[in-house]
Amino acid sequence: MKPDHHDDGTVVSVTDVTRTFGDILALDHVSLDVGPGELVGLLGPNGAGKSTLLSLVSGLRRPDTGSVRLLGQDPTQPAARITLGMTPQETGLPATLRVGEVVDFVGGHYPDPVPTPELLAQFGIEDLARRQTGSLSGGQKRRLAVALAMTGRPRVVLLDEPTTGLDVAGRTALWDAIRACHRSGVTVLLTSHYLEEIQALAERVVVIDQGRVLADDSLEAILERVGGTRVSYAGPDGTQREHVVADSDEFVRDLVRSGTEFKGLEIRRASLEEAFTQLTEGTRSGARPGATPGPGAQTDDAPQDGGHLTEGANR
Ligand SMILES: Nc1ncnc2c1ncn2[C@@H]1O[C@H](COP(=O)(O)OP(=O)(O)OP(=O)(O)O)[C@@H](O)[C@H]1O
Repeated sequence: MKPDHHDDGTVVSVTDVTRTFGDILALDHVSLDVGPGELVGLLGPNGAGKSTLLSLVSGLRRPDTGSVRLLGQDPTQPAARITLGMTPQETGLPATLRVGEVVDFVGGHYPDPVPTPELLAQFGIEDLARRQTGSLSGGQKRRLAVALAMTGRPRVVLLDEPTTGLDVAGRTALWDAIRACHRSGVTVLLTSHYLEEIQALAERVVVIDQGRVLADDSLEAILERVGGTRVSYAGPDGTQREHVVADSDEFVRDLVRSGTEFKGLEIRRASLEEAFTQLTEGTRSGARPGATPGPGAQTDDAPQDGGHLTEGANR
């Protein structure tokens, strides 16, 4: 499939959009342009405004102020929405219909749907074709829901937390399917609470918090904002030390020259979790961008958990 080329080449265009729900300001002057074939990850804590943004792009809701265009058109219009595939956070599947029947039914709404066996194979659920959707596991339902977004050969796909609830194998399989879709030229906008997912898939990361865009940049640039490389080792007394340094080569040379005993030297760059925490909470002590402490100095340990966003970590 060829990438889309519209008036100005923009596939999704959100300009100065504000959206409220009663007293809640869900989106606060948000602007975001997504070009053809981009894979953009929307990252933000619970209630940040990610789903609201996707609902505006998909034409399910309208902004209070500002404008939203999908391939140059009003997304509330059917002509624009035929180009779109979407997997919302929660999908209701008719429990008594078989998997194959649901795919056939959804495909029936599009002029050139992907043949059902082909689509199911793409998502590794071909064995489930004759199962009633009510009998599927949560992970199987999730895979089917994402597959359904691809039925109509969309040019733009919106995925709201596509792999939540999936086991590792299910998640990896879905990542492969999303990558394949992206390689074929489809523009993908996805939200996730899994930082590793954004880091694995997205080329561009948009960080949203409290309805505002805090950062919008390439994954590399976002990681560079945190700056520095993490060098860790066990010191002479066996305690683990971690340093955030601008130049790890120079740091290691100094460490060797200083005669300090060390074991298990590890060098790694900043993680997206560190970048995210810094963006949403401000610079933490011990994680100063570009800081170059000497080998004797010790900084705070970096977060060690699996990179899953929790509300507590960000608020
Ligand atoms: N239909 C609605 N009625 C009232 N408030 C809403 C509605 N939809 C969203 N909100 C509020 O708008 C804000 C943004 O919600 P949104 O669902 O867009 O966040 P999110 O970033 O997708 O969060 P999560 O990661 O938890 O899915 C929240 O404060 C939410 O409670």
